[in-house]
Amino acid sequence: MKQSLFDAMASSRPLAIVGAVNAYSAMQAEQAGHRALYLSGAGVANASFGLPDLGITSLNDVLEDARRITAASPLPLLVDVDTGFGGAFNIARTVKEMERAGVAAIHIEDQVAQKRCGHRPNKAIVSRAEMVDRVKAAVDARTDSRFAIMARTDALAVEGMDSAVERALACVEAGADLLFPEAMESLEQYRAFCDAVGVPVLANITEFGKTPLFSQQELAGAGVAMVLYPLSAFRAMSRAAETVYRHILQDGHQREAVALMQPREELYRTLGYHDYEAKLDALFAQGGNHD
Ligand SMILES: C[C@](O)(C(=O)O)[C@H](CC(=O)O)C(=O)O
Ligand SMILES: [Mg+2]
Repeated sequence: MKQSLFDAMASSRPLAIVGAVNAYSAMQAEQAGHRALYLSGAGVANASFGLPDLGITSLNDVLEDARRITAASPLPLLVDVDTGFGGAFNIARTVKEMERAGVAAIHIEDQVAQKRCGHRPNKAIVSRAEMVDRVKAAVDARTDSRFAIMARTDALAVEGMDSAVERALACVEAGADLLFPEAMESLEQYRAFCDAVGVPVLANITEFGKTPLFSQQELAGAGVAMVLYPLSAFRAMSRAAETVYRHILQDGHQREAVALMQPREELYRTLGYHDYEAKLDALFAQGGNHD
């Protein structure tokens, strides 16, 4: 890991953590000035596999995307590992592999393995004891103390606020560094949760869900330490792509959609393309072209 999530949190409060569904998005977020990245479980399922966010993807599916992002950007990466991909030994393996992949933090949740998006109805959660076991397995497997373990609870929608707080406290006792109360509906709920738990709390400000699009200032006022935008760029990219495909089909050309596109020069700037080319030229000048 190049930078820890703890370092990033120390320099920005609240810390905005932005979703990047691939390596290029990670570079764009970094170059825009962001300080922390997120690999969304829904993003891996939707963007990389064309699947819904229902616990269908595996550890290796998520790892592959995580490795591509940590190779492309030094920013700390928080990875959504859903329910940990199995029992205690699987969770331990998840943590070890994520550490090895250069990931800075994971979040693990208390939904049943057949999980759903946290903002959908009819979620089911495991017992508090089972969630505590998940957190213990993750904490015990960690070898780098800079690697952060975030416990997510989906209990608010299923059992209410008291249960969410109780579970969160049990997870902290089991060694969780950070907390993610899913699908909160008001600033008052964030305030009550943050006051009760005593460790840094993340607010998931995903669009079209149960949580209003509170500003970072409002959330900081309620005690929140991190604000997550898991799929914001992906949703915008998807709309842009849909529009381009439609124009090509309907108009017989793409001219109406060019304004939506990133120009070639900006792509090259983001990638550092010209530096690569200059290196290639220098290598050829030294060693000759072997064509
Ligand atoms: C944060 C999340 O777990 C994700 O996978 O990105 C999702 C986001 C979403 O579906 O909007 C969740 O909140 O469950
Ligand atoms: Mg998820």
